[in-house]
Amino acid sequence: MDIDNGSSMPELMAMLKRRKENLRQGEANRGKKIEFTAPRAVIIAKFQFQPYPPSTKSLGELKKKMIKDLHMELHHEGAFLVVRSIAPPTRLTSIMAIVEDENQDVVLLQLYNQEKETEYPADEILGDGMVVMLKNPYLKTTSDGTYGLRVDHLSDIVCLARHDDRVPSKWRINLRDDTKNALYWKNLGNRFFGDTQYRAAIERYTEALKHCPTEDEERIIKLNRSIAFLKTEQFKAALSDIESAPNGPNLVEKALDRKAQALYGLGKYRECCHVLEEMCENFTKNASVQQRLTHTIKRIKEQERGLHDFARMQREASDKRPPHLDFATYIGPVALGPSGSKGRGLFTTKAVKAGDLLLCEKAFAHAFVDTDGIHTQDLTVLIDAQRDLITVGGQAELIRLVAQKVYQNPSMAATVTDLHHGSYQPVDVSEVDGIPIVDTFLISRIIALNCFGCPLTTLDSKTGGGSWGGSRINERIHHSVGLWPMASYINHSCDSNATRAFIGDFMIVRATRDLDSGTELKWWYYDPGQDNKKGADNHWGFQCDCVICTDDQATSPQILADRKRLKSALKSEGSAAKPGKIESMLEKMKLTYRKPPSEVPRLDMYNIQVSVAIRYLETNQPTKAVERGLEALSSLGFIIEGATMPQCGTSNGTVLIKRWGLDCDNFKCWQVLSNAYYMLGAFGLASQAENLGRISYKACIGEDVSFDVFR
Ligand SMILES: C[S@@+](CC[C@H](N)C(=O)[O-])C[C@H]1O[C@@H](n2cnc3c(N)ncnc32)[C@H](O)[C@@H]1O
Repeated sequence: MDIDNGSSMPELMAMLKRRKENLRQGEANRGKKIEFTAPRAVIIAKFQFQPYPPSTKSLGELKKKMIKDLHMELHHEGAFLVVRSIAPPTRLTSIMAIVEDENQDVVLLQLYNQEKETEYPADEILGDGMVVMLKNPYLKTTSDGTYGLRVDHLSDIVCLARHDDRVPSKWRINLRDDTKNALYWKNLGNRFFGDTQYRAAIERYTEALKHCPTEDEERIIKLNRSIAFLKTEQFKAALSDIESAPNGPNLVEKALDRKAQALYGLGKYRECCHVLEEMCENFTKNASVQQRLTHTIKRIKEQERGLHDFARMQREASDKRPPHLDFATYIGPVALGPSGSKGRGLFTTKAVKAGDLLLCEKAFAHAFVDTDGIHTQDLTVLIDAQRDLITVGGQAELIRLVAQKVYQNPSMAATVTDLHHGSYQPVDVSEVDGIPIVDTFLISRIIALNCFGCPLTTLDSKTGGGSWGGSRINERIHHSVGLWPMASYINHSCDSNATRAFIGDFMIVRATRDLDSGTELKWWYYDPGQDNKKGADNHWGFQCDCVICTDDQATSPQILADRKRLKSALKSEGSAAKPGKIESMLEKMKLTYRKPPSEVPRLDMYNIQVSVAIRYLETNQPTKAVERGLEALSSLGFIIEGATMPQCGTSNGTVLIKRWGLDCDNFKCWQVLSNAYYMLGAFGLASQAENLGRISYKACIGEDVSFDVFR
């Protein structure tokens, strides 16, 4: 939703075409035996490939193969390879190294979706001399006519310590006697930890635990490993180490401290508070604990009551890069439920008012692309030749982030894998040999169907330049992307009743109408004005059946074409056109609708009517500005009473919204109305219009603390 699909760049469309052709050619190689013509040198390769499932078999069930046994373009299911890296690895979009098997046959190996160099250096994963086992090895033709091994699924590669029994004897090193103890490995782990190589440290601590530590050693190793887990955000693993470490009086405070950190990371703020309180009671010297307690109590208020300090969130999002914020997720009065042919949907669990907060959700993963100062051609392009899809921006990075998070935190896997994945058939095994199975292609499909493009903040994207008129280039297309699992259960309808806004990696969902309990939430996946998205061939494969789309279908193509023609004529008239001319064109456009806007909203008319209202306001014609402003809102389906100006005198009655209409940044229209009423001396109406504008602003921007600044 709201991602850049590259359709405005002809060079990307041409690239998609070329990729599809390459894919077809690659298929022609399927099953061919390879000829060993490749040199023992680094081969930089580009690949085309089809999705394939991860291995779900235990290593014990797999049969060993050698490189020469492999066939091109086949996934050798039920087989494994053991290879050794024979040159320093290189990192581009994948980690690449030249590997050999025991026959000294040599091939390029590419590992995708691995951690970033800063998190886990390529040298620690596939450094010269390191040995790895590849499950279901896959030999792929490359675009330069050579071949290479490719691993997409994190669970299809097993890195072996050099002394591991599974390493072929000719490569295996025997441990020296002085390295066969827990202390040696613990110290090695500490060294890596000191160098901020946390993953490498975790592996050494894990090795230490295999070397029969004493109870004291075990406690220290587990507590050390728990901090490394905290650093790599594996909070569940950290908690498990702390809770399973043998008790020891000297380490109680440290253990409690780490336990509190792990619980905080897991979002278990109440439990975290209890631990911090225990620390306050027993270790009063620790001054920072009281501060942490205050901090955690704020999280509880956010998590349980949605009481976020939005001003602070806005400040932090504008200062922090990436804008990943430390606030709690609030799941408001909503619950998952069945939504007929649409699958599952999200429903209100109590009556809510327009503007009410429904969700304030932190992204499961968020790939931030700082577009300030970069050109579109510098952005990552993800091409899916299988499904004719191009995306520009952070989607490739998001796949890597989600795959890594799920791999390192298996307890979180279901949050992602339960999301809608269309017709993709995932494997039904979640773990083998104690290792979580991570299907990268399932994740990629889930992301394609559920991710959201997002601005740094909606405030910035809609009010960029400091005024409401100053929207950025295209405020619905974004290069940063994220996965917000709860929000992604909301289905599409052009006749929406909820809206999303962003502050950093938080999505804020609010009602845009008064809703009864049990109402299904609906919002826009795409701008209903985009004709190319409306049919069943949109990216999600559904045809919207809302009142607007149903009415369009029942309207003759000739009338729809007239409406479209008038719309583009009005657009090309621009802001300099005389309001009278615009008004008469709008009158003609009205005739293209069969039903009143209260039944079928007229999205195509709204923006033009607002701009006419603005023109009247700017030319000191407030009465006309009120008329056009109210007409604009009525085009969105609003039914409003008490807002029209009487023929003479002023009105200060009560404005009653009998029915809320669609949300289209309506706060701009309410602002025009408020100013116009003010000019007419209808101060009561002016202040009511301003209050209604505040509600609309809150729904649109996510908060109203910034309302007074931009008003
Ligand atoms: C992001 S998911 C929404 C949650 C999904 N309904 C589920 O069951 O998990 C998007 C998918 O929901 C379904 N969907 C959403 N809006 C729809 C609509 N208006 N009509 C039909 N299907 C819809 C489509 O299958 C779409 O690919």
